[in-house]
Amino acid sequence: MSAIYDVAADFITNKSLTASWDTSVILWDLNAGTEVGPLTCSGGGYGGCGHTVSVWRVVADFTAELALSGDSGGTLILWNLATGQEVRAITGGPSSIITDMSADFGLLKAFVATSDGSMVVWDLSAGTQVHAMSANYNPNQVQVDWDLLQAISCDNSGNLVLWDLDLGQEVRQIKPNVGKLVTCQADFPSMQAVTAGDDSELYLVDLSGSVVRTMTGHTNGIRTVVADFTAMMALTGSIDSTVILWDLSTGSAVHTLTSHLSTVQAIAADFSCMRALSTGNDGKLVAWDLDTGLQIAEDGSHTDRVTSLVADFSLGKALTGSRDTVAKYWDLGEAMTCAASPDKVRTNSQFYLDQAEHYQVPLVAELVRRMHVLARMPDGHGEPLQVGQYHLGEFYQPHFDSELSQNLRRAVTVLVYLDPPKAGGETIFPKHRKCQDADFADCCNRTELIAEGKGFWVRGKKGQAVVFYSHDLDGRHNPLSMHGSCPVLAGEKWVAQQWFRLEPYAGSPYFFPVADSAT
Ligand SMILES: O=C(O)CCC(=O)C(=O)O
Ligand SMILES: [Fe+2]
Repeated sequence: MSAIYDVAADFITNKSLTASWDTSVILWDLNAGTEVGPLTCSGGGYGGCGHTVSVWRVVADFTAELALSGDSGGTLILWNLATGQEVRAITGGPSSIITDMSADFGLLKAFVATSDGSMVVWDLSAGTQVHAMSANYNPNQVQVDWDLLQAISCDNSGNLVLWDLDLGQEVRQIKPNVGKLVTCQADFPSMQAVTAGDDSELYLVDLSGSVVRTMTGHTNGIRTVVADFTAMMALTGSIDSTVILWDLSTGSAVHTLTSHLSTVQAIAADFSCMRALSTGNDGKLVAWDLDTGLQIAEDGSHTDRVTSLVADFSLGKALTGSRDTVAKYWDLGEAMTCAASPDKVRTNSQFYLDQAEHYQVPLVAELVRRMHVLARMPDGHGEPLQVGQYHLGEFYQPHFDSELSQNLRRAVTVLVYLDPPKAGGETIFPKHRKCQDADFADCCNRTELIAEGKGFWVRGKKGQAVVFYSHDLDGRHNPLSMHGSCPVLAGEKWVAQQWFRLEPYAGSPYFFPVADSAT
């Protein structure tokens, strides 16, 4: 094996992939520490099979057993990890270095940036280009929100670009300074991003088109940024060999971490438990406590630059890949393992009515009929009616009713308040990532936070209904449809809701397939 340029790993299935200078993509069994084998095709070897030049990027879905690798000649290969075989080589795009990419193996789409400035959305099932767009000089990093079908890229011309992957066009460019931008990360629902590069400043950007904050602290170019827009914190790694922890809401440097001897190339962090790993040209992997800014541990056993790092702090595992040709699998130990947080997405209970109840209970039939009229939806699109109950303190965090990555498209939701609570339990449309996870309850107490995200809330009265569309008329998912239910503060809350699918739905109580006359 030769120098490793990229790694992908999954610490539940315990598999990893390494992409290398020597043209190979190798699948590893992390438990055994052994090679499952190089990915190849039935013929074996590289004669028209597999990559023929160095492989720069690899991304994978180890549960779906699919991976995508991209090389320095612009070729992409889709792999079946169950068989270890090539599904297809995707060529015909730009023939320069694939600098970064993102794939969704449910949608079977990829967004790929090449050094010549091409940005291509590929259909991986057909191997065809869905959209070909062009960026500025050398896009270095991309990030995609496959639910919202939006992406960002940051490039050597110093531009942070927002892309609409559905329409296949650039939305806007933001140029914080003249220096090259090397790294960027966005939160699409809240339209925020961070980006940094050669001019050594970290920028907090509003993707609507402005630079919110410039953060000064590094004395040389920044190579990597990792941010958490719920915690409003970021970590940057620099050529100046330091890692800085930033408070994005004030712009201040909270801690400067100084164990590295040269450029920091990669960082992984979990801001919910304030743990991080950093690595880079000195070959060291350093474990940090972000609360204190102190080092927990370090290891210097890589003998050349570490190019890639992935970690799972809830399992306490990490993987590094290095130019020294070695990939190392790390057990991070108890001090670096974050206690698993319980599923906090929703605490209420809900159930669907069955098919018979739609026909036999006149009240249900009438309610559902009116919901169809209100939503202007034909029969055969509605899921069975669902009833939701919230006890004191129960809630439903902001979410979308459509789940695009599962191919679940709900065009419209009709929510009826059967019995509203005495206090709390508002349905909120926050459009603000601050209103998720830890800050969610806070948003329910502070109307200004919801207003800041240009959202609103509904305190439903008995018998009232809320109707909202998750997709525009052209089928596009609308990010403004994000919604949740605030905790019930007094009494109980009962709702009935009807989800209408974008397409006719066989699970609908009113779905009648056209009879097949041949049988
Ligand atoms: O109860 C509410 O107000 C919202 C419920 C909801 O969004 C859901 O169940 O998907
Ligand atoms: Fe919902």
